[in-house]
Amino acid sequence: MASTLITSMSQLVTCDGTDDDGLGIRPDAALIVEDERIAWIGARSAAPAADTQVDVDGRCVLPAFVDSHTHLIFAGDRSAEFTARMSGQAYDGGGIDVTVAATREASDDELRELLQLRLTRARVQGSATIEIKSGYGLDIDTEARMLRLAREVTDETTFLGAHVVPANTDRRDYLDEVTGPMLAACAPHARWVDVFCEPNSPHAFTEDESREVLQAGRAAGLDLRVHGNQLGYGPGVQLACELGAASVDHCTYLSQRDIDALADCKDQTTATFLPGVEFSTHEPYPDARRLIDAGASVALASDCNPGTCYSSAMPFMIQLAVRELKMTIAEAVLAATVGGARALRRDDIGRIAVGRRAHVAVLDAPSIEHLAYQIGMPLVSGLTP
Ligand SMILES: N=CN[C@@H](CCC(=O)O)C(=O)O
Ligand SMILES: [Zn+2]
Repeated sequence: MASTLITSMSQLVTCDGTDDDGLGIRPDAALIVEDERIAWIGARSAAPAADTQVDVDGRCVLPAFVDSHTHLIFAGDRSAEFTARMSGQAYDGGGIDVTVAATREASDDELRELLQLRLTRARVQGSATIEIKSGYGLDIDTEARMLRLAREVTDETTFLGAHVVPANTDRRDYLDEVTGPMLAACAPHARWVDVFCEPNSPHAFTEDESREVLQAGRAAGLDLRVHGNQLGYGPGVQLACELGAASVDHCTYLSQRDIDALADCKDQTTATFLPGVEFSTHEPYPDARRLIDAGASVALASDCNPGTCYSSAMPFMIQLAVRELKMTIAEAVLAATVGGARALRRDDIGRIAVGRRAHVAVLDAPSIEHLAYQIGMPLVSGLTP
């Protein structure tokens, strides 16, 4: 079993919750990685010998990001939709059909190649764990194909047949398909089921429809996630809490009742902010402060997708969280690491502690503040494994 000693860090940001802000920063620390796990953490001066040594030369080391919400597998181009939105057009989910048509046309190898390129771009920005949803197939074969291909690169795969009702399709017929044969074909390749619960979009799903999709997914052995409260006030948050979903994502429009519900169910449901979406759609940013101050569990993710946010850059999401969501740097970093892990119900990632996975990012900066301070800079200079 080969061991690697990582040493000469300016800061080891463990995110282990041991200090006031939760970042658990250790100066003058070293760590040893053995067999893809953290085997030892301690003072640099007390570090035992290891097979190899990596000297990070005064850089900052932190847990790799956990991007708990992406739509990384798709084909086609919707840049024109983005351009139109920047001159005032609103987002309503209608463009999803454009991606669906292109994704159905693409071969497995074409989708694999697109996915690999996007994964590389996510990794160079520090993400080691990446959830990937289907939802651009919306027929049995393409949904199952998307999930099969996504499974080749991550265990965190999510069935999102209930993304929108495809064009020229009867709602009831489509729901029967999603909760019946499509679910049966997709469940073997998925860990999660998700639904775009959004009565403010004519293309997405109502509360009752969403409940039906989630309950069917659960009966097929999948755990639950929800796209909720993205385009206006709505039932997504309440439904996620009622059904014990692991995460409700977007949370752009939250009523006091939603905030109370999320605070009450913080041990099972994480509210995931996706501020790249507000950046790319001109929706207002969510009131993260109120939710955090109420005690809810929060995560930050990229939502990388062709419609509302074509970015997998977690450092940029942290910068938006600090600048626009008024989160402290510590809150934003924790939301992008342990928060993402909680949103995926994983306790083996998101923090640097003995026994956890050695998913570690090296920042070309002397302290964690630089992650928010140096905007858009390529600071991640290394990622293990
Ligand atoms: N809101 C629903 N789904 C995606 C966007 C999908 C698209 O427009 O292609 C999201 O999370 O924002
Ligand atoms: Zn999404």
